[in-house]
Amino acid sequence: MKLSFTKMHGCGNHYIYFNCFDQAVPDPEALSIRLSEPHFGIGGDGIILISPSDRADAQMRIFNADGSEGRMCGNGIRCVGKYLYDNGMVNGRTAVTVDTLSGVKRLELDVRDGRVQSVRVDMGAAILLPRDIPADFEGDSVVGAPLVVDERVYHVTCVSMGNPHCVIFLSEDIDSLDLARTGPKFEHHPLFPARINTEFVNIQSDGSLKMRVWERGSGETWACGTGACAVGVAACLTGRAEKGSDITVRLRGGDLNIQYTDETVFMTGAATTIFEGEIEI
Ligand SMILES: N[C@H](CCC[C@H](N)C(=O)O)C(=O)O
Repeated sequence: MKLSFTKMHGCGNHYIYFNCFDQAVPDPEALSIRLSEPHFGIGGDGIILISPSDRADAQMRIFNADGSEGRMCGNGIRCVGKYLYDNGMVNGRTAVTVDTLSGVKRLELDVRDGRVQSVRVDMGAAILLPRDIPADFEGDSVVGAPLVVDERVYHVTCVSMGNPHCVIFLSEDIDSLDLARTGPKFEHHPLFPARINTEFVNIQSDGSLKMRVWERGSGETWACGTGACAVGVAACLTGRAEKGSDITVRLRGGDLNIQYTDETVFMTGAATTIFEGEIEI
């Protein structure tokens, strides 16, 4: 069978998008493994299905490159908002809603000259209770807690944005880290029963937060939207940023703006269509 797809990215976090309003995608887990592979497939950090929803403009499901399903995707949801607008699926509205496994999210599309320039997403409240992350730590939150990986003590702050994150602030240059070695040891650490997305952060001299990420199910990606939210929240919780302020998170593929308030977390950033195509599966 032939499927049409759209390749899109948010800050270099690239996925293969399928419009399931007019086509059915069989076995998305296996398809994500096959198509994410760049040599024999299309290449990407996973696939994203855009389907009808009875409680939002569309439903988004995200599958990582290893076939596992994520419960939320910040870079992906911005691209879904852009896709819906560009394909006339929201009648030109710039306020749209997308249903996810972590609830319905509200998006504001910044449209100039008929093109979506950036998207602001209300990502919902940060989840800090360890059992809800999940992370097997004592207490009501995990802020600067010691965690031993490879006989080294890291101080971690854990946040869920619907999906689990472990944030680590380092003084050493994160560009020197061997993430291919260290990332999987965090991802599969026994204290994270659902695995974990891990963000390694340097505070820049201008106060921005430079990060690299090892994603659960996809390895190192060039950006992680939910991860950038978790980094902004962790920076506030550890006194490295001020709640309510505009926080710039600098990722390998671009910048995201994060605002952590008492009620919710806002994420603003670009969304880009790379190409469209068809594939025989
Ligand atoms: N790997 C993540 C899903 C993708 C999240 C990320 N790409 C984003 O932009 O938020 C997980 O399994 O929780």
